[in-house]
Amino acid sequence: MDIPVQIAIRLKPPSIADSLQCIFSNPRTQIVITESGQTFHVNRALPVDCTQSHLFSSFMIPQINCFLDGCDTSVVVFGQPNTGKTYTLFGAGFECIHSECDQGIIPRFLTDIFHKLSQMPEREFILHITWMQVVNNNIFDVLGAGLVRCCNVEEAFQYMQLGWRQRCLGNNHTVFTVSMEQKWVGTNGVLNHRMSTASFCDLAAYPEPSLFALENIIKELVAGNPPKQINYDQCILTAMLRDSFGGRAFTWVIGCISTEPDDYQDTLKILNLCLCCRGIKNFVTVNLFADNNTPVYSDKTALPADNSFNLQFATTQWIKLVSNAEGLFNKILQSKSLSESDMNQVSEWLFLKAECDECLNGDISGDNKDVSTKQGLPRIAEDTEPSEPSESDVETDSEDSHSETVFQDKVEKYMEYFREKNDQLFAERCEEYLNHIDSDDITLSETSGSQSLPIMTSQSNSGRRRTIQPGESLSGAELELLRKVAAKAISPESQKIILESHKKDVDPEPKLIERELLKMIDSPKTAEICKKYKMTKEKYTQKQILARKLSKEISSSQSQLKELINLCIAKERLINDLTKAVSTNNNQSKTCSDKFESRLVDQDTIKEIKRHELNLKTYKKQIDQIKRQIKKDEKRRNTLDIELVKDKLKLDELSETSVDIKDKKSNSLKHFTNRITQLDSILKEKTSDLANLELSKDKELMLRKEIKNLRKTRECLHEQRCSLGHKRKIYKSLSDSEERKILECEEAIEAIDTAIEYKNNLICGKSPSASLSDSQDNKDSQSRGEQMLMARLDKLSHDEMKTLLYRYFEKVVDLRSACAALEAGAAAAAAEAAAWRARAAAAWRHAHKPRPPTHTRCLDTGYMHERALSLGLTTDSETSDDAMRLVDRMRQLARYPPGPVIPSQNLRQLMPATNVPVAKVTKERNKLVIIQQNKKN
Ligand SMILES: Nc1ncnc2c1ncn2[C@@H]1O[C@H](COP(=O)(O)OP(=O)(O)OP(=O)(O)O)[C@@H](O)[C@H]1O
Repeated sequence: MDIPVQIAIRLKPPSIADSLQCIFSNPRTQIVITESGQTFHVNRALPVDCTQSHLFSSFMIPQINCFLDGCDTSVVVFGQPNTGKTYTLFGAGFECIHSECDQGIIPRFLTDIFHKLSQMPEREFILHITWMQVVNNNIFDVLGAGLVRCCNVEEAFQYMQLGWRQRCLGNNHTVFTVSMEQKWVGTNGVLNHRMSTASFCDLAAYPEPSLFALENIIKELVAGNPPKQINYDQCILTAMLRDSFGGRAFTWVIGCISTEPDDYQDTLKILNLCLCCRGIKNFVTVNLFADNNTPVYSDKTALPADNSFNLQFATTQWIKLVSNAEGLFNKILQSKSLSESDMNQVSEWLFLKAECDECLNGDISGDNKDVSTKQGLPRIAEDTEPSEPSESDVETDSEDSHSETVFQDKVEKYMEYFREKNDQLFAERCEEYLNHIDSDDITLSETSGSQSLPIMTSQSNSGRRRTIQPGESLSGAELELLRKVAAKAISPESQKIILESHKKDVDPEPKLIERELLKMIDSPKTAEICKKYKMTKEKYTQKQILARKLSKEISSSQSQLKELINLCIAKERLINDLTKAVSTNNNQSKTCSDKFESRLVDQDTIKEIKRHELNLKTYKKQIDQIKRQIKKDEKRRNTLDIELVKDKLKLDELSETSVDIKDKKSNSLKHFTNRITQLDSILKEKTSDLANLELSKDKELMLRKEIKNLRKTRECLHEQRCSLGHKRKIYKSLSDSEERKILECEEAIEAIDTAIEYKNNLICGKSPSASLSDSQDNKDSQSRGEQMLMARLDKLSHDEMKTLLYRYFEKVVDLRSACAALEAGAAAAAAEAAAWRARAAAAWRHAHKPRPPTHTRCLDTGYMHERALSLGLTTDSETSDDAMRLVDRMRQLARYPPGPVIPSQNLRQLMPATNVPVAKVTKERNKLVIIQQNKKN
């Protein structure tokens, strides 16, 4: 039978708790996941905290059963250094300081084998162990004695302890073998003689030639090269592992891997190598000796005398069961409710049964005759109706009835024993089957379950043993188990999902979850439980009916009994009366005729009495029988009652289990639905976030581009402004249009700065309105008119806004140029005022100079001339026009009497102003604000 090599992955627990892990396992989905999200589907993805006992029970039980059935098994451990390869196979050590919990696969395997063998006393066995190490392609016998025989587990442990001390440490390969020869006679009287080998290999961690050779062989096998064409003899290791890869062993490969991020690359290599092994199929066979299957006893008379009765009885019951099954199978075949393969199997069963019948018919009839003559085995009747005993029965002696009772009791005892055994066996089989479904999640391939396995014989190389395909001498359960293992570990659909997801590089988990859900909904376990429940329920109802029938029968028997007892009492009374009457008659008859008469009467009475006594005896016998029947019925009723209680409990349990499963299913469905909804909402959120992010990124890019453009424009404007400023500096003045251009540039630069600030705020996520006038504070301080204006502006279209802005811009520039002209005018006025103030001061000084006497004042031209000269002197800096105007003015003053004296307050007005008004011109939105700064309060 082709069985693929099975893969288990064990993660070495991180040396520091909670440290980073580069690889994880999911024991539920049997998936190993790397940190990069790569998934590997294996047969057993063991958890990081997997104990030795969990590891053993998770896949070694089928191996042990196979080994006991006579198949070869193998466990090969790959792994990086220090990842627990030796720990997995052997444990922490064999000294007493080491706990039993740490025991590895080999000690556990040996313990289990010896334990199982102790429960099969009919089996004779010889068990040997060997412990070899391959060091640099040289073989080293650790125990130093080749094959070492172990009769019990203690001996085996002593050798293991010895080997543990003597083994070589370092980078080498270790191969530990357990070989066992078994012999036992089956219940069919046929000899079973088998040989099996279990090998356990701890491979070297560091790559070396033997390991490379093994890798190459694995690759060749995976590529489809037949094992016959592969050179296993290239090195000792490959020769030793011939049966493990491409051979006849049922092999498990265990990958011990490190979870440390530093070992990630090595971990991936080991994982890939292990997965590679998954493609190898081994041809697992049962190893039989030549004398296997030979009948040890066939003559039934040769059997011990004590068993003959039991066997006869069991055979009859067995025949009944088989014919019952035959009827059922025929019904099933007619209903066509099974799949084609199952139908074939049923047909095959019926065919084999017919063949058996043909062979047995003659013998059985002969045997039965013999039996009936030799043993006088009575027909086994399950229910005996109480019958009116005939006169002849009454005649039969009481010993007969006694022996009959003893016989019936014996039959009952055997019946009960048989029923118990049968129920027990049935329950065990059911449990075994359910456990298989439960514990072993290996999926059955569609065809494997139904194939009838052909018997194939082949001579092994050594000629020591011949091998046959399992099926000839294996039980149904065993065959089922092997078929399960032979089937692919991953169902084709799962493989497809994983392959597709690998191709697309997507996470297969959602799909797998979906599949798991569907699988869970159609779980065979639930169907099995329902079937079991139905069957038990049917049985329960039948038993209830039977119990009711029995109760009725008991009560009718009891009333019959009462009647009979009454009859007996009446008869006894009658007999007494009659006896009394006879004796009184005898006493009272005195005459001869009286005596004759009374004798005649007596004779009649005595006859009557005898008849009544006979009747009484019959009644008593009947009473006995009825009592027995009642006792029997009561016993049966009690058994039925107990069975009913048991069945009720079973039914409750089953309904609870199904409710449990239903609950679990609905819970997991709920859980999955919630998870899916949650994931969906997260996905939506993420998508919208992403979209927003992309949008905002686009927006940001656009804004940045705009800012860049604005900056460029600003630079141009600035250059223009600078060149015009330069020109003004050189030529002292500019044309009006140039002056206007400067203002335009300045205004545009200012507007651009505001725009840049606005866009920057947008990029930084600040509210751009903060820089705008429509902020809340501004709104509060706005007058109603302004608010109305803003509302109106809000309603403007883009073009209208543009036009408005341009106009505003023009206006601002106009205002600024007007403002500049005003400022220039004001400056000129201020200069003129200063000049006039200086002149006035000079005039005032002159007026306060001491004057000459009055007579000389009138026509003293010399004096006038001198004044004029002095005045003229003071006006050196004046223009000639001004001087002439002043001279004229002096002449007028000299010709006419002196004018009124200028009041000092008026003169003070002419004094230079100490508080010259200083104005500040600012621009506020579309207004020019002129504020006098030194205004008196
Ligand atoms: N799963 C585990 N649980 C507890 N301890 C472990 C586990 N795996 C390994 N160890 C411990 O780690 C140490 C190294 O393990 P072991 O010697 O089995 O590794 P190895 O792979 O065989 O090393 P090498 O490649 O050197 O032969 C041992 O002390 C062992 O007890």
